[in-house]
Amino acid sequence: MADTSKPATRKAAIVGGNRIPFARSNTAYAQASNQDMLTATLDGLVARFGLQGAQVGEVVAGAVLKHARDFNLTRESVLGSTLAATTPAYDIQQACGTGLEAAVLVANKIALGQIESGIAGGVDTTSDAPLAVGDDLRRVLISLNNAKTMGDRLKALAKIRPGQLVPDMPRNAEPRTGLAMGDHAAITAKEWEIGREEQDELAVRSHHNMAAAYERGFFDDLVTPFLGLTRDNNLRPDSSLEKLAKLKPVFGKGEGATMTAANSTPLTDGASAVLLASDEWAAEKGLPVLAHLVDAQTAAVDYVHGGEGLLMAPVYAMPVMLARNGLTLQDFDFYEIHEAFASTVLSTMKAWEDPAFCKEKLGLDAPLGSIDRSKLNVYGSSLAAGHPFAATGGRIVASLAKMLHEAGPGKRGLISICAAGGQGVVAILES
Ligand SMILES: CC(=O)CC(=O)SCCNC(=O)CCNC(=O)[C@H](O)C(C)(C)COP(=O)(O)OP(=O)(O)OC[C@H]1O[C@@H](n2cnc3c(N)ncnc32)[C@H](O)[C@@H]1OP(=O)(O)O
Repeated sequence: MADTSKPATRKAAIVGGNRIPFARSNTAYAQASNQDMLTATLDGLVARFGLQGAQVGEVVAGAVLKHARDFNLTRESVLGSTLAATTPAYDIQQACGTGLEAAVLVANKIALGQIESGIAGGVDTTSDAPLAVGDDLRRVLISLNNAKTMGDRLKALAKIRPGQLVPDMPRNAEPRTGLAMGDHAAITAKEWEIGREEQDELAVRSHHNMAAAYERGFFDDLVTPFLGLTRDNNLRPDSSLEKLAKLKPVFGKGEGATMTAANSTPLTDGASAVLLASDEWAAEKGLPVLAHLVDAQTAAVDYVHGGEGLLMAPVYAMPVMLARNGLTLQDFDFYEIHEAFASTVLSTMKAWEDPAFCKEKLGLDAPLGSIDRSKLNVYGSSLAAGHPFAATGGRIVASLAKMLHEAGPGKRGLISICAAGGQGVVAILES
């Protein structure tokens, strides 16, 4: 039998995190760019840990929606920040998995001894979304730019047709199916018979949990005010089942549609960053170690031909990671399952509980089983905070690391993040 156990390496420490409050699209950050938000977030992190002018091993971050001018958004943000200009930095992109995948990449480099410290992050804006022109107009504009004579320029200009002037707006949809993420999630919700009320309950709990965490000051050293916001402006402490029940479905329309604006994440602007390091580096600098990033796993599903739900890849990643670490799904003190949609969290958990699915699709003799719901998203998640795609992973890693630290040594937390393109990332943190 193949040895699936994990080879021993040092574990990367999570020193702490920072994010700006998240803002619903076209509100507080309507005039801010990805670079503005990521730079401010890095500066907040640098200030929190006294790293002004310092160089960390690497900064790895990304955005799902990016202007062409931001070809290395992370490096530009570092150059605009108070970090040393000699700090290497680069972009990665794995849709909503970006922030967590960036943390895994930095942690792995620390584990291998290639760097001693690093920052992982993510940022996104749908307010300042990159608009593109269509293929025909773009080719005309390129030939116009290359034209050497007035005659060539006029010839190029004559090729422009009024219909070509309509911009290509980025769509929150899968290119291979044309369906919105929400419509994909609605298909999965129907398949797993996820009801409206359980989705609304999960959404209300997310708002209440996050509001309570803000009240007790949990986010005081995780969130830095930005452009007049001190808290995520999607957060509605007054959310109730009665109010949510009144909302009309927005995805998977028609009879039996259950997904609304409240049990789906809103389009959101924001950024997050996490400082990781070797234990030695943290000790040398007198910095805390909140938790360690122990392991992670990425999976992909064939949602195009394979009949699996677009956002179900974490379901597949989980047993691989658990087996490698000799753990069961029940061996955790906290669970952070990204609330892209309430129905996605519920479908994910239902799949892990289902004996037939776990046998046929995951090849397991027994189902992974249930999660203790009182340990799930205990300080709220994306339905309350909002979901600036690439920034969500950093929000979760930093919050979970702090939760584990507060709970004391020897505690374990599990992260599960679904991503567009049929992918998903899961990770284990330990205090
Ligand atoms: C990307 C990846 O890789 C993986 C993933 O994470 S997939 C997830 C990606 N994200 C998405 O797909 C975003 C999906 N969200 C959207 O497209 C839009 O937010 C949406 C279509 C769901 C809603 O858009 P909208 O209609 O403009 O929402 P909005 O106007 O704010 O809200 C509608 C109503 O619900 C109400 N509402 C929302 N939340 C509420 C709450 N908690 N309590 C009470 N009312 C609430 C609003 O007040 C509003 O009421 P009125 O019409 O009376 O003003």
